[in-house]
Amino acid sequence: MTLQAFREAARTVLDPVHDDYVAGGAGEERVLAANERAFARYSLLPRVLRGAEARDIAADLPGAPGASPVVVAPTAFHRLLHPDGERATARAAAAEGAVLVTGVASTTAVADVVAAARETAAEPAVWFQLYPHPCAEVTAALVRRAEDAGCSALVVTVDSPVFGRRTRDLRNGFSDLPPGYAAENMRGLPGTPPDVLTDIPMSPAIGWEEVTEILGVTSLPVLLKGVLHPADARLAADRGAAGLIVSNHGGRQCDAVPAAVDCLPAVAGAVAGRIPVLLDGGIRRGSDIAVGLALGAVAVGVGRPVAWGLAAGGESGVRQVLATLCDEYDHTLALCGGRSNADLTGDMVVREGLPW
Ligand SMILES: Cc1cc2nc3c(=O)[nH]c(=O)nc-3n(C[C@H](O)[C@H](O)[C@H](O)COP(=O)(O)O)c2cc1C
Ligand SMILES: O=C(O)C(=O)c1ccccc1
Repeated sequence: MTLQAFREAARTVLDPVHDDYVAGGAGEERVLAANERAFARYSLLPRVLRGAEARDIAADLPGAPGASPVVVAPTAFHRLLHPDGERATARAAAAEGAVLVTGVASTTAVADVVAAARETAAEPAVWFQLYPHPCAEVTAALVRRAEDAGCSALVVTVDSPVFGRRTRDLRNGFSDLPPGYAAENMRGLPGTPPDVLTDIPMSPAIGWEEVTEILGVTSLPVLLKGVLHPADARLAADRGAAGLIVSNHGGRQCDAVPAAVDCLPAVAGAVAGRIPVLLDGGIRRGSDIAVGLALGAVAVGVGRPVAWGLAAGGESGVRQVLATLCDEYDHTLALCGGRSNADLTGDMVVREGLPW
C-alpha cells in the first residue's frame, strides 16, 4: 500500500467541497504541484557495505526526544474529515510515536487533544501551532491554554500575514466552518465573541517583536513554521527560536515560491546546526524523507496524507499512513547503508542537472 491509496479512499468519502479544501492550494496551484514534483529531481546515492542491520530512525526534536522522524503537520478542522476528528489523529500519532502539531484551527480543544493522545501513550508529544494574534493579550492567552494542556513546544506560523487565495475554496464558496463546528481553542479568548469561533485572525502587521513577545510569555521551545529565506533562518536563530520548519504551507499561501525541499539546503546551511530544521510539503513516500534528512532536516512534517488517512479510516487510517511512511523510510535507510538518520549525509543526494 502506498499513500496514494489513502488519497483515493478519502475522495470517495469526503464531501467534494471539503476534499477540495484539503487537496487545494493557492492561485494556479503551481507550488502545490512543485512540492511533490521536486522530490523526483533528487536521487539517493547509497553507500554500501556499512552494516545496516540494526537501525534506529528516532529523531530528537524540541520537547520530543526519541520521536518518529515523521511529524503530523498542523492541519485545520479534523472533525470535517471524520467524526472522531482530532481525537483520532491524536491517538494515532501517539501510538506511532509521532509528534502531533495541533493548533488554533482545531475543531477539538487542545486539552481534549492531549487527553486523547494520553490514551495511547504515556508521554505523547503534542505541539501547539498558532498565528501571532494582532492583540498580544490574546496570543498570551492561547499560549497559556497550550501550556496548561501539556503541550511540549509551540509552533508559530510566519508565512501567513494574510490568508492565501485558495482557488478551489473561492470557486466552491467555502470560507467558513459549517454550523456545529468551531475552532474550539478560540472559545472564551479575550475579545472573541462566543458566536464567532471560525474566524482565526491573522495580521499583516506582525514582525519579530511578536515572536519576541511569545518567547517572553513561555518557557516552551518555540519553532517558526514557514521560513524559506536563509537570512530569516539566521534571524530566527539569533532571536531565540528553538527550531525552524522550512515550509510553503503546502502551496496554500504564495503561489510563486520554490518547492519547499529546494529551500532546505540554504536554510540548513544558514543555521549551521545552531537549531534543528524540519521540512514539510510534498512528502509522499519514504525516500522523500531520506532526501529531506540527507539535505539537513531532522524530521519531516506531513499534512494532507494524514488528513486523507483520517478521512478514509479514522484513527486506524492515520496510523497506517504514519506507519507506512516510517516503514518505507526505514527500508530506504537500509538500502542506503544507514543505521541512523545521521548516516544520511548531503553527499548522498544528487539533484538532476547539478553536480553533487
Ligand atoms: C487542510 C489543510 C489545513 C492546514 N491548516 C494549517 C494550519 O491551521 N496552520 C498551519 O500552520 N498550517 C496549516 N496547513 C499547512 C500544513 O501544516 C503543512 O505545511 C502542509 O500541509 C505540508 O504540505 P503537505 O500537505 O504536502 O504535506 C494546512 C494544510 C492543509 C492541507
Ligand atoms: O487552511 C489552511 O491552510 C490554514 O492554515 C488555516 C488557518 C486558519 C484557519 C483555517 C485554515
